[in-house]
Amino acid sequence: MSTSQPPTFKPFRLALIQLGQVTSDKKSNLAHAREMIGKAASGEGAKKPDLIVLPECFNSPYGHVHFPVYAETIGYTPGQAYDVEKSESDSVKVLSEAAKEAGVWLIGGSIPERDAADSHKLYNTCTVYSPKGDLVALHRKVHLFDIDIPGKITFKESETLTGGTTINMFDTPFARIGLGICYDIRFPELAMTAARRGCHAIIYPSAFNLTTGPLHWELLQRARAVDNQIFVSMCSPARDMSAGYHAWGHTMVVDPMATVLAEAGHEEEIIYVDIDPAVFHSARAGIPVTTQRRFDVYPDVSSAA
Ligand SMILES: NC(=O)CCC(=O)C(=O)O
Repeated sequence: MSTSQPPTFKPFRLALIQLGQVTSDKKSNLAHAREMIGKAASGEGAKKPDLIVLPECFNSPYGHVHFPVYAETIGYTPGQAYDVEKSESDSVKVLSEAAKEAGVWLIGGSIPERDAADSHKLYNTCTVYSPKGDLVALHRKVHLFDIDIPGKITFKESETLTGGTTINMFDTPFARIGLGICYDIRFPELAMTAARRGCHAIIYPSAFNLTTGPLHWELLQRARAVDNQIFVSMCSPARDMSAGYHAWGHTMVVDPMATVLAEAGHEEEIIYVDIDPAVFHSARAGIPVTTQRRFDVYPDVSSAA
């Protein structure tokens, strides 16, 4: 499938909110997220960011039993205008207002979503807003987090969630940004396809845990970055040992040479990173794997982007 020409990649400033205080009270989760978006937008005394990111499942506790309780109907159809004021989703309204107030692009983490056409179907969904507050993109987690590591962690999103079926990205005046959610990063095909469709960066609202975080969090981001010669970032919630799920934290940004540009600890924190397109271009010029692929040798992989 071909896509339109991406925008020219220009320098931009990214702010990632490693959000804390995710409680059972959705209203207070939303209020806290909004307050932190305002704080991130101020640049905390430095340059204002262009794009702000929240973590996975920021308006609800993370766990399959919680998804049906917290799910909201969004009713977004790609390519069609969406009237935020008429939205049934409180979270969409709050995120839209926060993006508009702050005058920034906003990747609104993820929330449990109820399908507008089939109320039995729930998704783990990321929404994206322009600085005018328009809802411009939506990604439903494609690969559900179903794992079982005996004695360590068992988690089954598919108990209540359905996987998304599309690869999603959005254009800004400074870059084309691809979207994934957490476990999606384990699937190189999704990142590869997004990169081949012109994404300069892929951003994953995420929530790894204390078992897989130390093993694979950094490795996967560096792998996807170097495979595809793009910027990669995962934004985690802060760790809360009183919650049912213990998030790894360590919100991170990696450049196309697989260099870690920034990493948070595990407390609530905002990290800022200046994204430099020169690194993207020099990685691709110096090690031109993006133009050296041998689709004749691996015909199982389509040569079409
Ligand atoms: N929320 C998630 O998808 C967690 C993914 C995860 O921890 C992993 O190891 O993968």
